[in-house]
Amino acid sequence: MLSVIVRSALTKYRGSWLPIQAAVRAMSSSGGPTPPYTTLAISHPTESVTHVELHRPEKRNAMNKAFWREMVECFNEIAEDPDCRVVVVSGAGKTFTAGIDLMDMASDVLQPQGDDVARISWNIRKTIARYQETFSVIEKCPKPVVVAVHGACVGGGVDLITACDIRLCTQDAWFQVKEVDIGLAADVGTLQRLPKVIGSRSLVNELALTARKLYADEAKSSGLVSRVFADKEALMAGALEMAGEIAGRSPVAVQGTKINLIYSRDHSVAEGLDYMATWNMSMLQTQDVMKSAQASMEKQSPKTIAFSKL
Ligand SMILES: CC/C=C\C=C\CC(=O)SCCNC(=O)CCNC(=O)[C@H](O)C(C)(C)COP(=O)(O)OP(=O)(O)OC[C@H]1O[C@@H](n2cnc3c(N)ncnc32)[C@H](O)[C@@H]1OP(=O)(O)O
Repeated sequence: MLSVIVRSALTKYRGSWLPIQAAVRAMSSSGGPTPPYTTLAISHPTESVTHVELHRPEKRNAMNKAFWREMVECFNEIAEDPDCRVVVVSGAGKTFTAGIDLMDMASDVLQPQGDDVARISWNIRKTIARYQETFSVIEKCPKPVVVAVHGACVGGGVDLITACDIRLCTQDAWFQVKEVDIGLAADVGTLQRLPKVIGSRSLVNELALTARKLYADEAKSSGLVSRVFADKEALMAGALEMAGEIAGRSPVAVQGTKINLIYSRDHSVAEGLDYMATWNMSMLQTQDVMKSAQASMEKQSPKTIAFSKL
């Protein structure tokens, strides 16, 4: 099975395998986190693609307080960056992420400040809302986000990936909605987004209520991920190839597609259609439509078109 996956990845990418390999090497963050970040390494492996790597490998990319803050800063910056059209998120080291940093969460979540129950509760609520924003920024970012998971993706990791637009993983990946095991109901996105990602409500309930591990093959068959790769190198090459496909298309079309897909997920068909009509009454006026249609008539890839920055 593995060799089939590797062969198909190599066959598919044969034309561009060498440049992609070089770009994958460029994605590796041997230099550590990128200042001012202390938990994230940011790179630009190919044109218009931003790579965000969770970078605390010695702690299995456990999400400490700095991480919860830095993701918001990072994605707010990416949202405004006209040179970025698509984002790839991955994890450094042995595994994608071990979820919340259990050593670091105590002060924020378990020892809340406040003079009485009302004030303590008020502060806890604010903290939870702040943590939720760490992954909601991914969804609010108009640039599509491809997440590449290898090894463990635990607790907060599932919250993170369900806010991404495309999920890919390695054959050795596993996913765990771990929160009930540590005595809490997941509160930063999994319970809200996972049911919209996986078709089976029963499977969602099972995973969230039992904290059992979901391995790559079942992640694929259930729809949590759309592709499984043999190993991390093939995964990163696949993620980069996909990011390149997206980045090569009109940013007006791509970002409008992301925003409308998310809007439609959360609204009725009638509301979604209405929003779409309002959206495209201005966006259809872009020069990108004419340029893309012309390239299509000439049997040219949209990747040959120089689109204006957005
Ligand atoms: C408001 C609330 C918001 C969010 C809430 C989110 C909830 C969650 O995320 S629940 C999930 C919590 N996470 C876990 O329970 C996972 C714990 N870790 C593991 O199970 C394993 O580490 C592993 C991920 C399966 C990886 O195993 P392995 O490769 O064997 O590494 P280890 O030797 O276990 O760990 C290496 C190193 O990392 C430290 N570490 C691992 N996980 C965490 C963590 N979650 N928090 C803090 N530190 C972690 C571990 O202690 C080791 O450190 P050393 O200094 O080397 O001892």
